[in-house]
Formats: sequence, C-alpha cells, structure tokens
Amino acid sequence: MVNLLKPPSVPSSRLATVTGLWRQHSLYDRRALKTGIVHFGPGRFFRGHLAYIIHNYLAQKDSQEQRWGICGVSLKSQQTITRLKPQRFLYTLTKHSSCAQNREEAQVIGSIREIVNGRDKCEYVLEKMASSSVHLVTLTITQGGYHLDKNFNLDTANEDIAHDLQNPSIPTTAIGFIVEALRRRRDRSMTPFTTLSCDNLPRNGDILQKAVLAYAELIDPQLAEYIRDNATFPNTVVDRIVPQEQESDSNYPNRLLQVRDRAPIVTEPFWQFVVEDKFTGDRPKWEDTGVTMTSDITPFLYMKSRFLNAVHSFIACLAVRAGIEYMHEAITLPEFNLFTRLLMDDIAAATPVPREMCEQYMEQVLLRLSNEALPDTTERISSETARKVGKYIFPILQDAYSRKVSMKRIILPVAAWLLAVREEASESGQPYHAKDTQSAITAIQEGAVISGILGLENCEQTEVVDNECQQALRDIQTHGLLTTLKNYSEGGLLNETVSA
Ligand SMILES: NC(=O)C1=CN([C@@H]2O[C@H](COP(=O)(O)OP(=O)(O)OC[C@H]3O[C@@H](n4cnc5c(N)ncnc54)[C@H](O)[C@@H]3O)[C@@H](O)[C@H]2O)C=CC1
Ligand SMILES: O=P(O)(O)OC[C@H]1O[C@](O)(CO)[C@@H](O)[C@@H]1O
Repeated sequence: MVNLLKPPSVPSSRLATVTGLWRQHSLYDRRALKTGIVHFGPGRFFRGHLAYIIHNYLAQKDSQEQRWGICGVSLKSQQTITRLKPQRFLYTLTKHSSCAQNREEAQVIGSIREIVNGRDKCEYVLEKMASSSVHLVTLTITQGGYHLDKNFNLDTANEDIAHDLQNPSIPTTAIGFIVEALRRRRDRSMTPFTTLSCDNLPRNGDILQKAVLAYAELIDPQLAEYIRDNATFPNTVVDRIVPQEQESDSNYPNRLLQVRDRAPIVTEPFWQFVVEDKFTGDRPKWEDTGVTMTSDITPFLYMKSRFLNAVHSFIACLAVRAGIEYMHEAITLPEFNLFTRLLMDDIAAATPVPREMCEQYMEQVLLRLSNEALPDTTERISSETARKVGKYIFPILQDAYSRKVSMKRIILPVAAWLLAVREEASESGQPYHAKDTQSAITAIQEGAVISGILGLENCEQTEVVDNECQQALRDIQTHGLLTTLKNYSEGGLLNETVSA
C-alpha cells in the first residue's frame, strides 16, 4: 500500500500505468490466483467493498489462500469491462476522510481476475460457476436485479424472468444463472456454492433464497427441493459509502500514486461486512480480516438499515426539497444537524435494540455523512426513494406506531420528497427529476396519499400515517423547509451545541 500525504505532482506524460505500478509493488502473485468467487454486478460498490476486502485478504494470506480470486459478471453494461480490461482489471482505490489524520490513502486493488459479459459469454460463466474451484457466488446487482414485487417476492411476470423460465439453460438474469449453475453442480454430484447477496435488501439472503426457490419450482420442483435442502444463502449487512463517479476522481491516483487510472474508486475509510455464518462448503477465513461472521445479523441490520440507510434517505429527501446538492452540505447546516439528531432519537425509541448500542453508532454516522472530502450527491441517495420508503422507512413507522413513538419527524422527510416529486422542483424552483419507479412518480403527481403510494391501504396505521403526512405537507408549504425543521426540532437538544 502506498500512502503519501504530500506527494510531488507529476507531469501527465510521466504518469505510470496501473499495471506497471502493480508489477513494481505487487502484494501477491496474480498469475497464481485461482477463481474462487463469481460475482454478479461489478459496479462501484463491489469494487469499493468486496473486491477491496478480498484484496486485503489475499495480501495477508499465504499461497494456500490464493484461491479466492474473483471473476466478475456483468449482465447489464459493458462499460466496466471496457474501462478495466486494458488495465487487466486492476484499479486504484482511494480512501478519503475529512476527519482522520491520514486524509488520503491510495492503493491498487488486484483481486479481480477478469470481468466478463454474461450475456455474451453465458456458457463460460455457467461453467465457471459449476467449476470445483468456485465456492461462492456473490451479488451487488441493485434491487432491480432481483425482479421482485413490492412484497419482495419474485415477479414471475417480469419479461427477463419469463425469458429465463422459457430458456433456463441460456439465462439472462442473476437468478437464472444461479439456478442453472446449481443444477449443473447437482447433476455432477458437486457441493453447491454458497450464494451471498451484498445488496441493500432487508434480510437479503432470505429474499434471494425465496426468489431462487420460486424460480426453480417453476422449472423443476425436484431441483427446487434440492436447492432448499442443500444450498445456502446467508444474510449479510454491507456498508461503505461509495459515491457515484466524480470528474475529480482520477486526480487521486495521479497525485497519490503517480498513475493514470481509467476507472478509479474513491470511498470513505469505513467499511462493514457482516455475514451469517452458514456456508455449504469452503469460504475465506474472513474473520481474520475484519469481517464479522455471526449466527444472527439482526442487531447489525437494525443499526445499519435504520441509522445509516434510512437516515441517509431522510436527509436526502429533505435536501432535494431544500435544493442542496451534496449530502455533507445538508448535514452540516445547523437546522439539518439538530433535526437529524432528534430524528435519530425517535428512530432509536422505535427500534428494538438497546439504546447504548445505538449511541456510538449514531455519532459515527453523523461524522461519516458530514465527510466533505467525499462529495456524495443528494440525487444519488434520493434515487429510488419509493422503494426505499418500503424497505427502510416503513418498518420504522410500524415500530413507531406500536411503541407509541411520535411519527411527526419520521414523516417530515417523506412529505418533503413528495413535494419535490410532485412539483419537480426544489423549494426555490431548481428542477428536481426523481430517479424512481415511474408508477410511483405518476401516483405522486396525481396527488395520491402516502399510504396509497406505499401500498399500506389496509394497515392499522394507515390513517395516522396519512394524517401526519398531510400535516407535514401543510407545514412545509406554509413555513418553508428550514423553518419547519426548526419547528419540528423545538423542545429537543435545545441546550446542546449543534456541531456543524
Ligand atoms: N454505493 C454504495 O455506497 C453502496 C451500495 N450498496 C448496494 O450495492 C448495489 C450496487 O450499487 P452500486 O455498485 O453503487 O451501483 P452501480 O450502478 O455502480 O452498480 C450496479 C451494478 O449492478 C448491475 N445491474 C444493474 N441492474 C441490474 C440487473 N437488472 N441485473 C443484473 N445486474 C444489474 C450493473 O450493471 C452494475 O454492475 C446496490 O444494491 C446498493 O444497495 C450497498 C452499500 C453501499
Ligand atoms: O440505494 P441503496 O440500495 O439504498 O444503497 C445506498 C445506501 O447504501 C449506502 O451507500 C452505504 O451503505 C448508503 O449511502 C445508502 O443509504
């Protein structure tokens, strides 16, 4: 690892290649690396999280463990392949923090052996998945890649799934690949691989398993039974903020490592990977490198999905209505900061986890979100809010309702988002184009109430949620967003200094 605080600037003509730098400073022999993991969705998060964790693992372990190299599979886009192939799938990762002493640290990541296009190389991928060296299949394909309905069940009417059901031996979806590869392994009397979802879904392994079984059942009930009895889908909790690419990203490898990188990753120092320890076969000794192996992910999931993901979405919803472009700009405004602290208190009161467990985590989240060294757009975090309300926010509302915690602050950001989507603008008229499910956008613009948008029509708490939301909408429209944040913060933490 190269760590240079004030490196000399190098003229662009003298920048080295990533491959050249790796040759000089290689931490392990990539030629000796075997493929032990097939990964679907080699996007930014995968490159900033799992590929980084595996890289560090390979760097620490002896030759015996050099069998956990990764084969990435892209089903939707050729872009990552086009950019990474010329540099043999090596890339730089820069950790950037505004609070740590070592603000910038860059390294070259070598754990990806190859990335292939699964649509063009379907048979190659299936055989790789069915090979004896592969023990893990991992996914970061976004929620859309699972083809789920709003209850997180497989949407068998989806056209890609329908295609795969008709043509199971030439799949196009991750679910189709998993089932066909497991069939091949069964027919060859091999141990099934373990499939790890690393997407932000609540109990992602359970959701994936249910989708895989529903799909397999439609193809071959005996195969479904085999998968149910023999394959495992551990739940995971994954965390690391990996923003969308910024134009300035390539400055980091240029300046810190004196290399030119066509596909750099810039991320925060923090990462978390919690894995339910139920594997069918071999796995990396992850516990040696900071991964949490556990029999129960529940408390980790509560903390992460509520205090990081939900809070992140809440701030983004408020920020887009306020016309704020970056997350750190919002969280460091006093009105936002105080409101967020109180909101976290409400969430803690609604969450069945001991308060002491939440305290430190909450502070850490505030610090992470205010990292101005890692510009993360409110647009990225507010995208797919309709889905996120279902997966992150609705469970909090349910618990708030049953524990008699006020929903006022929890609903306010949702109301702010509804207004931004409805008016396609921030409060001051800057355009806002929600990246969201079209049906949800249409419903919002036609004036649907929040319970209708969330599909909560017949729930116990429908009326309370709708009333609170209507009130919040009126408050924002009457007083403006910042004043409403102040009003909704009255009575809480008044004597505390709000850290900006
Ligand atoms: N970026 C972040 O900070 C974090 C992201 N995640 C999760 O990681 C997942 C990926 O996010 P990013 O890597 O940031 O996004 P990205 O857009 O960089 O990558 C998404 C990847 O999924 C693939 N993909 C998209 N739709 C697909 C489909 N229908 N079928 C198969 N593959 C599909 C894309 O081709 C790409 O390889 C998301 O589920 C997100 O929840 C989790 C924690 C942090
Ligand atoms: O779009 P998704 O699936 O909610 O994932 C993004 C979430 O994950 C994170 O990037 C970090 O774990 C958060 O920043 C964000 O809340």
